[in-house]
Amino acid sequence: MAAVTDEIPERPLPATKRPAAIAVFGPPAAGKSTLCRALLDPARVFRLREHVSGQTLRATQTTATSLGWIEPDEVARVLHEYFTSDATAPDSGDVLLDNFPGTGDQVHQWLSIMAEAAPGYRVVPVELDAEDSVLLSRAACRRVCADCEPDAAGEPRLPAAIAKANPSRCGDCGSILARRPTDEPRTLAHRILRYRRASAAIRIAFADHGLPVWTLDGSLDQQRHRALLTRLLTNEQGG
Ligand SMILES: Nc1ncnc2c1ncn2[C@@H]1O[C@H](COP(=O)(O)OP(=O)(O)O)[C@@H](O)[C@H]1O
Repeated sequence: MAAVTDEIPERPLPATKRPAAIAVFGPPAAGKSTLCRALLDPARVFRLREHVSGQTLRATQTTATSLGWIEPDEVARVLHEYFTSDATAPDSGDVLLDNFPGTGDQVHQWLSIMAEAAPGYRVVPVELDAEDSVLLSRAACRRVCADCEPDAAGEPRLPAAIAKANPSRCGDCGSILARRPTDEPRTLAHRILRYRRASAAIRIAFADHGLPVWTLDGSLDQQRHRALLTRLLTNEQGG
């Protein structure tokens, strides 16, 4: 594993660029969605839950006692459809996968789909991790907006802009903000534990395919995250 730091040399852009499919994974509240949103147009960010039905989402809902997980066949269907759609033709540019893959098995599944359906992409795995204390304090502050984020299961996930004048309201639409039920401390603790149990298998699975995982320090501020990931992608472009 290599860390994404300023030590990565800056290289000039190569004449031809293969688009990257960048998998950003890590524990809950590390800042994955924030980073993905800051880097690319929303249309270039893949989130599994945005491609499955409300019925599937409700059936796999995460609660304090059960951590929902979408069936492998459904995951395969969604990945295949996404990476063979016009939106992901290699000349459309880089794609970010926000919070995917979540297990070692999903790494193998995704990479075999990429080899068949989207061989023009190079895969760049990036783990955004932080100490539990950082995750807990970020989750405690995270608010979501049901009006700005339509969700098939009525469970918005993405961090909303908080109004400066009134922190209980959305900075974009003025609606009252809510906490994510999955940020409730007991559920959050389960989700962090699930991630910690899965993370070694994710790294090993990428290594099995000859793909080193880059690690990015989640405790850094958003501007640093953005600058470091941009630097990594520029550096890797010839790869
Ligand atoms: N680099 C950062 N520094 C400080 N706060 C952050 C940073 N990245 C994200 N946040 C905040 O932390 C919370 C969790 O971020 P989010 O992107 O939703 O995490 P994830 O997608 O990993 O669950 C949000 O409220 C977000 O505004």
